Amino acid sequence: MISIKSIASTVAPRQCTVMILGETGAGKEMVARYIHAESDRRDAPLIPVDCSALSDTLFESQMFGHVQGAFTGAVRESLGFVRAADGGTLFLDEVGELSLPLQAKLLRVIQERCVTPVGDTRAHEVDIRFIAATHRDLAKMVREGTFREDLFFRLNVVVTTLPPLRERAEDILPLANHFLQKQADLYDEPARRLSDAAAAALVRYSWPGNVRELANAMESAHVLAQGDVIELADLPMQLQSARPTPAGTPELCLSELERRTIAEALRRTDYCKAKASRMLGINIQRLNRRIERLNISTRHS
Ligand SMILES: Nc1ncnc2c1ncn2[C@@H]1O[C@H](COP(=O)(O)OP(=O)(O)OP(=O)(O)O)[C@@H](O)[C@H]1O
Repeated sequence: MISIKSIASTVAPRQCTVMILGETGAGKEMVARYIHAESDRRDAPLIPVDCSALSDTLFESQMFGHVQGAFTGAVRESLGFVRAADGGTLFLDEVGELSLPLQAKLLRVIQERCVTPVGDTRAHEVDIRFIAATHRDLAKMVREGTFREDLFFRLNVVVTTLPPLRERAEDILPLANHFLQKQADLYDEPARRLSDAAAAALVRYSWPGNVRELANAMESAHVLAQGDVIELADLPMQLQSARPTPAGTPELCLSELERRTIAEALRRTDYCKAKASRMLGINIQRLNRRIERLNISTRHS
């Protein structure tokens, strides 16, 4: 985490586009917010855009805005994400989920730095810093023809990779204590302490939902603990039965890691998608899209 922080501090004052790679829940948006807060754009907004939720038909209005009366339902003018981020930062989350036609439209904004709202005749100039994030292997997508090479090079200027939590075991307990302190502050109660057995279980577990799953687990443990100490039995079930990850696991590409993570979450929740999506810290629609894209089995085999 320290090296990520120092990269983020180094790039923050620059105007360059940053690409943040990492699994779901690893903290990509948090890094983007840190870069924005450390930059001289901090007084303007950071606008996050979930690219996986942008539709082909509404893209222009969602991103570039529209004038009043531009189409049925356009009862008032809308700025759109790009103009809302003027002077600040546009955070393109899950940029690998954009369809090819939408990639072309995004590329034009990045190159020309101006947008024409739907129903408007004038182009509006914008001053924006772009930060993008994805859990996908964009270089592979370029080779496969599903991601535009020109957009890839525009976005892939400074690349920083956020390792999954299981690969930075030294961060687990400090983060767990940080989340326990947050719960204590929220309820104005003393911070609970982890028993040795509970702490060992946290370190042993593979954290498929990364930091988001850890935050949720600490929230639940804070509520369930009977006294000041969090015992093993106060932790979510999947943590109580965690076994160490086998040593010497070969390096995997992000999409393969993601496929395994989702398959494991489904298996642990007895293939209940609602529970698995909670475990992973994503909504069920996003889980369904990923299951479909990665061709993951959703039944007991
Ligand atoms: N180093 C950290 N310290 C404290 N909280 C963290 C840290 N990293 C992540 N978090 C918290 O974990 C949660 C998930 O982080 P974030 O939303 O940044 O992940 P993400 O990689 O963008 O996830 P997704 O790919 O699903 O959008 C957030 O609540 C965030 O505040």
